[in-house]
Order: sequence, then C-alpha cells, then structure tokens
Amino acid sequence: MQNRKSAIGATFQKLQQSGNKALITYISAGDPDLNTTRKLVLSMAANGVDIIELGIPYSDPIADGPVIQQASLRALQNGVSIEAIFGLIASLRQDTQIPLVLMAYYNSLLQYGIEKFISTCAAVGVDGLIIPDLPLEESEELRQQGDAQGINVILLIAPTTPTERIARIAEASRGFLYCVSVAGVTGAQSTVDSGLQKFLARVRSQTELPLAVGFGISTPDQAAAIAVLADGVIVGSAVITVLEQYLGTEMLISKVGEFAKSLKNAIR
Ligand SMILES: O=P(O)(O)OC[C@@H](O)[C@@H](O)c1c[nH]c2ccccc12
Repeated sequence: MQNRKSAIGATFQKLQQSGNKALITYISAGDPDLNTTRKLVLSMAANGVDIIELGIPYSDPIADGPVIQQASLRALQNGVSIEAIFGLIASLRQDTQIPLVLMAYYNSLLQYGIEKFISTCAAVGVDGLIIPDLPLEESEELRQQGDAQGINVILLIAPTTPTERIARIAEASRGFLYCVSVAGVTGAQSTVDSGLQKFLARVRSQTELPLAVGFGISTPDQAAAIAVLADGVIVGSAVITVLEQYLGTEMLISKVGEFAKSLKNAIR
C-alpha cells in the first residue's frame, strides 16, 4: 500500500502558504481511451494543474451535463472498466504524484464492493473520492473506511444547502469541500453567479476546510474571478470540450495541456 495520507491537504496547505489557489481539472477516465487519459493526466500535471479528478464512466450519470455524459459514453463504448482504471492509476503512480480524486456514482462502488473499492483505491494511490449521489446521511460507512485507509471522501454542498447542514457536511468532508456554484448539472455557464460570493462567505463562516468551487467554470477569466473567492477552482466540461475539438488528432494532448496552463496562469 502507498503512503499518500493527506496528499490533498498538503497540496492546499502549500498553495495557501504561497498565496496561491488550486486548479482542479476533471476528465472522464477512458475518454476516448485509457492511454489518452494517461497522457492527459501527465500533460495537465506538467502544465500546473494541482489536483486531477477522474470520472468513472457510468451509464446513468444523473449529475452530469451533456459534455460529461458524452465523455462517459465515449469511454463506455471503448469498454473501460473500473479494474482497468485502477490499473491505469497504479501505473501513473510511477510517473506522477499529483493528487488524484475519483468521481464515481455510488452504484459503481456497490457493484464493486465498498470495502474492496476503498482498499484498492489505497493500494493504487487514489487520494480522494467524490460520490455525487451519496447523501451525508448514507455516507457514514464509506467515510469511516475512507478515514481508516487514508482516502479523503470529499462532500458537496450547493447554494441551496441550509447553513446548519453545511456545517455538518463540512465536518464530515475530508481534503476539501466541493462547493457547487449553481444548482443543476455540470456544464459551461456564461457568467459568474452573483450570489456566489455570499454563498462562499456563508460556507467560510462554518469551516476551515479548503473550499473548491465547481460547475460552469469555462474560461480563464471566470477561473480568475472564482479564485479570488475560494481556495480552488474545478473545471470539467470546458476541458473536455477542448478534448472533443481535437479528438483523433495528434494535437489533443498538447491542446488540453495548453488550456490547463491558461487556467492556471489566470489564477496565479
Ligand atoms: O463540468 P463543469 O461544469 O466544469 O463542473 C465540474 C464537474 O464536471 C466535475 O467536478 C464533475 C463531473 N461529474 C460530476 C458529478 C457531480 C459533481 C461533480 C462532477
């Protein structure tokens, strides 16, 4: 087993000490194939991304917007399996120590077996888990096993979450708190929501945990605006849109890397 305890926390701490913010990017594992995912992870890491979120493709992705649904579909059509994704991560760990977070729907974990899933995460070098369809009330077993094996179970809150509930979710979350910028599904939005500042101030009054904001951030300017308000910025659909644009070309890896760099430069 790898000793990666609190790699996510250490990353935020280091960034905070130098007055910097975290760039977290999301791609779907196996989109369009696992070898491309491997190259994308290394390219994003080399271009300044601080934490990478890898999605486990799922057939009924209720929280995902159209861009991520298509990404999942491409991966599923290529026959990507959880086992193969774990294999990829184990192999990536020979080349990069960038914190890796898996995004998975709870059903994928249930099918695989919760205990086996968490222990495999620990064995291959996964640092955190985001399970968007697992409410706080049903997450205790997973969180306990995560704590025991050094896997951060990262919980989500939204502007519609009551403050008292935010406090309880923050208490249970590990690594960082995922602050959903808007209610709804993932995908690019054109403006930064004006209520976001108030929402984040409300969250900040409840917890010391790093706050990362995701959903709808698609340009360097938007990332910069959000980075002023939070500790981290999460960008998914916009990264995948670049990937889509260069699918099947040799430029795919470098273009996604360049886009990541433009996001990171904007939030420095
Ligand atoms: O795609 P966006 O709007 O940039 O948002 C990030 C998001 O995609 C990523 O974190 C994510 C992908 N699937 C999810 C499901 C639920 C919560 C979050 C996610």
